[in-house]
Amino acid sequence: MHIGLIGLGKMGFNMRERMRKGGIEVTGFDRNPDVTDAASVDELIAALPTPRLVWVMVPSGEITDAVVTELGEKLSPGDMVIDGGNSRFTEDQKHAAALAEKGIRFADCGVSGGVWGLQNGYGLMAGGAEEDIELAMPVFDALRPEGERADSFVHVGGVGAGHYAKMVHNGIEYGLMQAYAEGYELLAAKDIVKDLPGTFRAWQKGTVVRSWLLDLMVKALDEDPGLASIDDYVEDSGEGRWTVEEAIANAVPAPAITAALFARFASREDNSPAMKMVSALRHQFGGHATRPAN
Ligand SMILES: NC(=O)C1=CN([C@@H]2O[C@H](COP(=O)(O)OP(=O)(O)OC[C@H]3O[C@@H](n4cnc5c(N)ncnc54)[C@H](O)[C@@H]3O)[C@@H](O)[C@H]2O)C=CC1
Ligand SMILES: O=C(CO)[C@H](O)[C@H](O)COP(=O)(O)O
Repeated sequence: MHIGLIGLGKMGFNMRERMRKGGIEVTGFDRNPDVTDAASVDELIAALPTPRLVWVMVPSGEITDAVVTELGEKLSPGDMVIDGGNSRFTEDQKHAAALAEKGIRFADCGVSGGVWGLQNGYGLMAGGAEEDIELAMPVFDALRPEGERADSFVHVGGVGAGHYAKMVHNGIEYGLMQAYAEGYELLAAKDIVKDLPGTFRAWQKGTVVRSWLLDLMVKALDEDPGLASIDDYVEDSGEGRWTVEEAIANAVPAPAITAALFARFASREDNSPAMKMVSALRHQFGGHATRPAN
């Protein structure tokens, strides 16, 4: 099988490598000339046998939209586009409908594994029609971890379902990270547990809270004890917000994920207007002292 792969950044670059190791021929395109195989989308399309299969792995939102639109203009009936980036599931339905008008097939695939996917394989959750998923199966097989397919790949439903599953996966990721991080801060705040890295290391084996994120926490502390080199500002790319929006739309209580999202927003404030107001109100009603601004 020969596939086109657009977007060769932190994810796509390694995915190209893993696909090739898995016996898939890959022609990649990236606007960064240092990593691209093809000089343009046209050249990528010309290199592929029909029906053409093109995997998109670029930032979600406007960039993915532009790439999918361009593919819609340049591919032929029977060809297929897979969006493997972290697109919002509602975008999939829009893209699938626009491509279907031209007879082009579309599937979405949530990809998990980050920059470790090259060595560990990627967890994959695909959405789309049965026959379209079947067509791309050799690529999914190359990307996923070795072992039983059912352990590492799931066809979760129709178009949009793959990204919906990935959205919830990332919402859970927010909550888990926040819980580990709060535990880290509490252990560091009180001078009673003398070996903090050792505690986390011990938790890696056998405990209820062992996990890959815990392993990565131990690694982060090994690399930078105290995390002195890292600022406390935390970005987000959208999946957490969409998870919270979906929780609201479906009246599903999601306090842990929501709090984790809001903690990231709080991390970006040097000076919180809300907390200034809380302090001002305590002063107003109770005469409690405020701390002067510095
Ligand atoms: N980094 C991660 O842990 C994961 C990221 N994702 C998703 O995968 C997608 C890619 O993520 P990353 O590789 O981390 O981002 P990245 O920013 O490292 O790479 C994006 C690549 O796309 C290229 N690009 C941008 N616009 C382009 C265009 N119009 N045509 C061709 N190439 C273009 C850039 O030059 C860059 O190499 C995103 O949707 C992201 O949310 C999904 C799972 C995990
Ligand atoms: O999908 C991922 C991991 O599973 C990406 O790393 C994603 O960017 C994480 O979300 P956020 O940037 O909002 O923290």
